[in-house]
Amino acid sequence: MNGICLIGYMGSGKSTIGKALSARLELPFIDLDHEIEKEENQTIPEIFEKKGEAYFREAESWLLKKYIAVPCVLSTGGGVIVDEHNRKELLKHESVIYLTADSSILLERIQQDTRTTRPLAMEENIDSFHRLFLERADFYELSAAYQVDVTDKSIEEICDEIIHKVSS
Ligand SMILES: Nc1ncnc2c1ncn2[C@@H]1O[C@H](COP(=O)(O)OP(=O)(O)O)[C@@H](O)[C@H]1O
Ligand SMILES: O=C(O)C1=C[C@@H](OP(=O)(O)O)[C@@H](O)[C@H](O)C1
Ligand SMILES: [Mg+2]
Repeated sequence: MNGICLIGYMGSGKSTIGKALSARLELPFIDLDHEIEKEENQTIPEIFEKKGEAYFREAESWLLKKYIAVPCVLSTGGGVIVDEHNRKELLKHESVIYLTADSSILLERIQQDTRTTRPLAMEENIDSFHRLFLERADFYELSAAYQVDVTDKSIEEICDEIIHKVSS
């Protein structure tokens, strides 16, 4: 197994499922957002605020290149597919999984998630949250080998489905 890379919109469960999947598959778990926070010694909202989104995107691209070929479960941030070079990197990977759900469901999950603050999903950005979802949808599809709908499924069920897809 060369590893699995998870992509999808904010709230689709990339970080949660990535962690569970890594335990199931006995592969290291790497969450790109956490790697950026460690590199910068700042949280993502702090990086957005102090250095700007463009700086965050550069760090994200650099770390994607670093980890894409590592045998691990790699959870990306929702915006990784916006950059064309990043999409090319993702296409080199044989097991990129796109976690899908309607943006209204994802918004609900994010609003209940007290652990992570997402600068692009703050109360004042709700309209752009749905617009961004539509803008990005094709890029997720184009970048992934498989899609898994995460609506009304437990983490275990989603892990089962991913493992089944990449093994068959
Ligand atoms: N299948 C699921 N069903 C219900 N809640 C979920 C599911 N997957 C993730 N969540 C919850 O949704 C929120 C966002 O999950 P997270 O893994 O941080 O998503 P992402 O990394 O894609 O932004 C968290 O509070 C998490 O517990
Ligand atoms: O979609 C995006 O542009 C972002 C998604 C976030 O990750 P999650 O998708 O894990 O929430 C994080 O990388 C940052 O807040 C930007
Ligand atoms: Mg995440």
